Amino acid sequence: MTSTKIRCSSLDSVGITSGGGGTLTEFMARGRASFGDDLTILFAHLQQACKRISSVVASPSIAADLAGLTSSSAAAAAAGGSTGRDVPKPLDLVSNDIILSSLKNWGKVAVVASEEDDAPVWMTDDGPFVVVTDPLDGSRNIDASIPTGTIFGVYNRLVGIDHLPAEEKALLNSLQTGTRLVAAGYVLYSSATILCASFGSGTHAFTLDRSTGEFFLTHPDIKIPSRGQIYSVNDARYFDWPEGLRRYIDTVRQGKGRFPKKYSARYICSLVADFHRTLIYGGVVMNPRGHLRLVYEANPLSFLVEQAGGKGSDGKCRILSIQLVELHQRLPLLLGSLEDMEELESYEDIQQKINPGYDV
Ligand SMILES: O=P(O)(O)OC[C@H]1O[C@](O)(COP(=O)(O)O)[C@@H](O)[C@@H]1O
Repeated sequence: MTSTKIRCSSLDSVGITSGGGGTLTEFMARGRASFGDDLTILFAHLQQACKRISSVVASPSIAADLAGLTSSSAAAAAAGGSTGRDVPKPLDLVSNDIILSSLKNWGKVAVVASEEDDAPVWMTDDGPFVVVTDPLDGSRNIDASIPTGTIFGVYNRLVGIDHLPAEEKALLNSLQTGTRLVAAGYVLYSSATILCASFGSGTHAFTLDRSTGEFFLTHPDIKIPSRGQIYSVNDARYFDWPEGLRRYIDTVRQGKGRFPKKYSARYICSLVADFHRTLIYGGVVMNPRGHLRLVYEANPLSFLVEQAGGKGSDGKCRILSIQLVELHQRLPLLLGSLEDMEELESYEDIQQKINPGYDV
């Protein structure tokens, strides 16, 4: 038996290659009529970029050293006004470069707005797409080998504003409401590397098979359970929470909510990982203070959870309908199972108004 055969049969035994769904590229080729060739190629570039990030986060110190981005980049960021936990980590910058260069080389992305850049980058006049991204979320956990993730959203370039100066049209294109998303996704870098995406009809997850370098469809048409038994929040902030949120958490952890089971807590403090678990097991994941960003995190993840039958809210409104006013706008973010979310929202007073700035 050849080594290839051994590899393939062992992957078959864990169901990665034999599920019948094929690769992400094949999945998109089957839906070509609705996705179009360009979106398929865009996803091929995003896959490539995320596979590189996956290797980088697997050997973080070596990768950062190679890129010459250790203390000097942090110092530069600090000089630019970022302080404390806001200072970008070397791997944030490496991941940002990987995504930007990959999309720039292709030549069909008009604008990229990244959480790591102050302003969106206008790339080309003819590109049909606008990409928004948080290249590496959760990077401050990297020294402890905790999972991280990339989040992205894709919009069509707005027609009718091409005559505006590049800076202005880049900004307007990046400030589109979430309801206009054409596709969104995340890549989780954990024990498995998983790319989860939606093109507006269902949410599907693909697992990276390292022997072939392909993402295989492992979780077709994910349906988030209508109820979970898990809440995910940084509850060291309990005394900064409003009364409604405290009551909700106190109620469900005692098993006194509408679902009469005692809820359990899980909080990795890495948004993609906490979100992925919630999508698979159900429940709620939230950051009730205005910390996470509407463009790069809240909109793409809300698109995915809605496409899986769940809900994304800021505690008062549907995330995808919120009108953007600024690029790096932050807001409370609550995502999860439909019934859990409805119960949580019924407590009304759930947005944390106090945001004193936390050291860790
Ligand atoms: O400190 P908090 O409020 O628990 O926030 C944790 C959240 O912040 C994040 O680390 C993102 O923060 P950054 O955008 O500043 O990197 C998420 O991964 C995580 O869910």
